[in-house]
Amino acid sequence: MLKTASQSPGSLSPPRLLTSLAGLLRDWLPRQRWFAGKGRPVTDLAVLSVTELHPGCLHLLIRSGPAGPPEDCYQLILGVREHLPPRLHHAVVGRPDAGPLAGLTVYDALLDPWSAGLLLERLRTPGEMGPLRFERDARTVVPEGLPPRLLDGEQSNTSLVYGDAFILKLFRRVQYGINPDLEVPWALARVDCPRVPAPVAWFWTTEPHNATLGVLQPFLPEATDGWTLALQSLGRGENFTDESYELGRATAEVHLALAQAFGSGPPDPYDCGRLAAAMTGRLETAAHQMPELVPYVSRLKAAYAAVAARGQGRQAQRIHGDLHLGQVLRARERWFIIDFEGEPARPLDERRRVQAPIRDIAGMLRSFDYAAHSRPPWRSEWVRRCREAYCAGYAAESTWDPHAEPELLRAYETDRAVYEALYEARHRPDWLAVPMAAIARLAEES
Ligand SMILES: Nc1ncnc2c1ncn2[C@@H]1O[C@H](COP(=O)(O)OP(=O)(O)O)[C@@H](O)[C@H]1O
Ligand SMILES: O=P(O)(O)O[C@H]1O[C@H](CO)[C@@H](O[C@H]2O[C@H](CO)[C@@H](O)[C@H](O)[C@H]2O)[C@H](O)[C@H]1O
Repeated sequence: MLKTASQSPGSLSPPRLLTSLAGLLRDWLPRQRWFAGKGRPVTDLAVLSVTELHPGCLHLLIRSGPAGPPEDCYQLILGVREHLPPRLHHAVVGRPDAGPLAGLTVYDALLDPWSAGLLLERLRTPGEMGPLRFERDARTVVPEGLPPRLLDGEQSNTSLVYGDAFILKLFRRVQYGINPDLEVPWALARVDCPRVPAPVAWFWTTEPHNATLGVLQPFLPEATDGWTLALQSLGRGENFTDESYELGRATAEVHLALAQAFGSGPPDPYDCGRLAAAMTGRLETAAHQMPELVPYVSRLKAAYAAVAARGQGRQAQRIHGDLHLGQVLRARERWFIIDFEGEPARPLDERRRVQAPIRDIAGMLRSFDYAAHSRPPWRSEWVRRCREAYCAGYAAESTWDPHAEPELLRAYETDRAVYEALYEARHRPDWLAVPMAAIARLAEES
């Protein structure tokens, strides 16, 4: 094992490290699912902070693109070794030919069980390490030596499961401030909301600004996510109505708990116009980047007029912000809701604002449509029944039926479909046809 900074203090200063890593990262970053700058050359790389987690393992915050808000920053945990064992060959980032790491092999240390194990050890023992701060809820015991495994799946971040008891989510794209995926589950735990796993430990950085970097929470080992269950139901030609109804109830329960934890209030009537303008602005920005949206723009704008005319729903409060079938887990015959980060592409302050709960409902309704599109033939009846049941379940728990506001729902669904089109174009171009089909349909109905 190579000794890095501890062997030669100061040799791993950010600018020196960049001379080793810049070339490698230009190739490696665009291949990572979580890298948001896909399709553009990686320029202006900077190392913002470097901390040696243990000899041969570096924690880095890097910036891609120009300095100054909004900055595109990422968290990397890189291992450095003279020789990499064959079992870690898939983790290689590259071999720098310049700077302090010249001639060594740099690799993604999260794929190395040894480094992943030490990270858990760090979280078990709160304290400081350079700019990094490790904290935990002293009421939960995290046993020593739980074996780590990397979760492989469709993810915007990177998650490690420890001994099927805990899951650590490491935020890859780092924004300054507290991440709602720590803030919200923590607050919900304080109002005894049983639908959301409570944070057990977390870590954050003070440099270059305060930012949450990772959250450990209990792992639900027997859980299946809603996306998998919906696809199974489609594959078997079954309905998904009972599950959708229960999911509607779970969503309403979490909305009530969010209102209790953070407060709620009537939407500011002057906000309605601003919200419609924001939706229109997002559509125009997206159409600027995606010419395939242009033919639909004028008809979709009509859907937003409903928001300006009718207000933004019954109340404004904290919401989930990116609710879909991949964010709900079925375990012990109950639905749990995870991942309160919000839509990763939006700025953090926007994601932490109070919003209309109907936004979450629109996200889940869009998700039924996604599932149906990914298992042909298209089963419109399956989607219709899921939508009805979900809204009925929501209404049963909250005494408000989202179906009572069809124009508002259509506006939020349109806004969500536009987000999805941009997301898929950037991250999963093969999926683009799914939101585009919805956009064509929504434009037709406007
Ligand atoms: N508490 C948990 N118990 C079981 N599985 C979980 C838990 N939290 C997350 N997962 C699994 O990890 C996946 C990714 O988690 P998520 O928070 O959605 O990360 P990302 O923001 O990277 O998409 C989920 O789809 C789910 O399968
Ligand atoms: O990774 P996150 O869960 O934070 O969310 C992002 O990625 C999702 C895809 O993994 C994306 O969701 C879209 O695809 C899902 C199926 O894979 C579907 O359930 C969702 O309805 C659809 O929006 C999500 O939009 C994005 O923020």
